[in-house]
Amino acid sequence: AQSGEVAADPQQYDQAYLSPVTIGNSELMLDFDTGSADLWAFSNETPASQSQGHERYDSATGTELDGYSWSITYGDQSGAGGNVYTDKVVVGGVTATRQAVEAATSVSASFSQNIDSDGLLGLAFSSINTVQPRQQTTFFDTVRPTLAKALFTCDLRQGDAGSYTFGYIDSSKYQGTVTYVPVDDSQGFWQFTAGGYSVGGDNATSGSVGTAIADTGTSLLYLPAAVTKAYYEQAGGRYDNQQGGYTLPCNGGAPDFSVAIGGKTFTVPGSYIAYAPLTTGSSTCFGGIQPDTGIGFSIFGDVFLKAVYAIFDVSQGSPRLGFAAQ
Ligand SMILES: O=C(Cc1ccccc1)Nn1cnc2ccccc21
Repeated sequence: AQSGEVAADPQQYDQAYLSPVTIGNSELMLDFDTGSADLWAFSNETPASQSQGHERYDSATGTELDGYSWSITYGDQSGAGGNVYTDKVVVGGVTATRQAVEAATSVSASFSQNIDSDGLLGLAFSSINTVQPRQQTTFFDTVRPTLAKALFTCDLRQGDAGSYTFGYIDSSKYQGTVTYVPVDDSQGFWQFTAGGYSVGGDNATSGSVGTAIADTGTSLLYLPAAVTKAYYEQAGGRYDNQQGGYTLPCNGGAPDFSVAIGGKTFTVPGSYIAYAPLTTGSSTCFGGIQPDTGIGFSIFGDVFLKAVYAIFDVSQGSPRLGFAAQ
């Protein structure tokens, strides 16, 4: 049985985390994304005008799936599309011999401009893979039958290298016990229900967050508007229309944010929520918590995930998420 571990290296402000992946003879840095289900890369088929500074997948090592294509649009309206090959993909020593690899023939500006990232490796459910005419499986679904345990884990860290593991849980990476919650995969996401929350450690948990997804491909923590408002009232933040989100003082006084999941409380340190200065040297920061208005569910992105050890587990038949304090 296979198992393995790969580093997750943070970009500036932990905007995304990148991991080394070998595809055929190409070594690329990909953004592992539990919020989508396509494995795509800049390639020899991506226009030079769009791929300056990026490592590219050389599809010569692959077997083209004739007449197949893919096209994806993410929640922030970025996107990409192209052709499909099968090729050997290796992640931390775990090998998929015939993995669908989606070679980009076009990518949107934000992907071209982020030269650290050579593409994405989707880890949501294969039911939302965009390949036509026949949907393809994610890397995890491809290797799942060969894994020691049908699960992967995510240990993201604030401003430091973290890791993903496939096929095993590393109990040295968390403290205390793991709390498991059921996952509703009907929308293709790692979707769960979050409970009451508290701001700044006052134990009075108020309200309830509700339906949420665990999404490593999203940088921030998107919560219901009422929860977000309550947080910034205590944090001394304000909604800045020009910035298109809440901002708050960078000065280190931001309160912690705690949320109950499966009856256990998990805390995001206030320092994670003073996310990044509006511009270099500014004493006003863009908030790491933002309203989930219009999305349809809350998104527990990297700002939350780097405060916990997360286990994405399909070993029990129905999928479940495990969380433990880091
Ligand atoms: O798309 C989203 C979440 C989102 C953000 C803003 C509004 C609505 C939904 N994250 N994401 C997940 N994978 C991604 C890949 C690129 C860009 C964003 C990505």
